[in-house]
Amino acid sequence: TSTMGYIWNTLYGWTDTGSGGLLPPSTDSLTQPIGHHVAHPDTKRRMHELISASGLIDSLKQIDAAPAAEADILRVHDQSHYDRILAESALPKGGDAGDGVSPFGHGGHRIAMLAAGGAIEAVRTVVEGQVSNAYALINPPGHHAERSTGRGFCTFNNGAVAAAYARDVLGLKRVAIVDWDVHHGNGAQDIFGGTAEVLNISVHQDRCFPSDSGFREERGHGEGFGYTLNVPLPPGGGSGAYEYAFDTVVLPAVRAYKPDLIIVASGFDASIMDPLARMMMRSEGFRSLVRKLVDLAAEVSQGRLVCLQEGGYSPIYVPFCGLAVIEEMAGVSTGTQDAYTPILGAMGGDKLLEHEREAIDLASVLVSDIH
Ligand SMILES: Cc1nn(C)c(C)c1/N=N/c1ccc(/C=C/C(=O)NO)cc1
Ligand SMILES: [Zn+2]
Repeated sequence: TSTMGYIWNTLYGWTDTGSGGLLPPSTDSLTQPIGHHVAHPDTKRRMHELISASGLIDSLKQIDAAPAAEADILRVHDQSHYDRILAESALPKGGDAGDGVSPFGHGGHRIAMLAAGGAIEAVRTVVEGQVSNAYALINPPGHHAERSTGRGFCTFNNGAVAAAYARDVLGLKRVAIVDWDVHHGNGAQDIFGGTAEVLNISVHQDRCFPSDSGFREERGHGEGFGYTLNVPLPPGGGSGAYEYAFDTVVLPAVRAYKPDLIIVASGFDASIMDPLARMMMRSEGFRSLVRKLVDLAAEVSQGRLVCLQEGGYSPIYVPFCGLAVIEEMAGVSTGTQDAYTPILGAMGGDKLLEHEREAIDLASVLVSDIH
């Protein structure tokens, strides 16, 4: 078995998220400026530092990200979206991804191209067999970015760019996107909703963000009907709910689809310490989810599994969630214990509750339309 690939670039830690906490500073609404925006890059830089300090990085094959080309972006985004990002990136104070609450600084276009390029590199090295699987710790994230606009801190849809590259350049026929970020993967749904060549599965806290999408009834359209699969979960779910959703919906759906590649939109904002959602996952819960996907990839996609970093806003806890996932993918144990487990484990979330089981059982019937 060959080595696992890992992508990080210093510039991923230099994104400029402005001086707001979530909303921009304003003396009208009295939203004070603050040092760290919820999406401040320090959270992901700290994850990289834990991968390094734990020694895990010595077991990984570091892959250099090259910036994506404009053509790579235009496979999934409109020219107008690309051109606007490029133009606003040249402004002294940068611009916004598209929803007015996703600021980026001067030169942000360059980092966003490097994030999309990192996703492409990870997919290319896995498909070419240079590495067994890969984790791309990229930033800014991508899974909320739609064909014609950025959203929710996402500029270009890194996962969609990588899936389209795998299909159009590497010649793969079927790509499955499994989005375990706590927020709805609306971007891939918007971009690939009309095709069966991408199976897009999102497990997320019901109506958290975007608050008006991610419902079970959203199933794709035309040839793509049935190949968008949404599993909204009630707030408060932990490993009990997530593992049941994976065992009874996600894994059967991917098994039925038999993809050539599995791409994971890997956000850690379902964690119990995250400020932007209300789920209760801990690092060992994420470890268990990726274990399931590593085993499933070995069964259906020749082991081809690529995780792309999405959300995750606890600078304290995201590093431990990321370490657990990458250890599990690499098949390496650094012996690093998640020091927060004793404290966080006492707060609950491990047991599947009846209302969670009911919500998930409503989604499992959707698998029958996947062939
Ligand atoms: C809309 C809107 N309107 N306003 C005023 C605000 C401040 C709005 N955005 N809130 C947000 C934006 C992004 C997220 C999560 C992103 C993520 O991690 N995805 O994976 C959550 C809430
Ligand atoms: Zn998220």
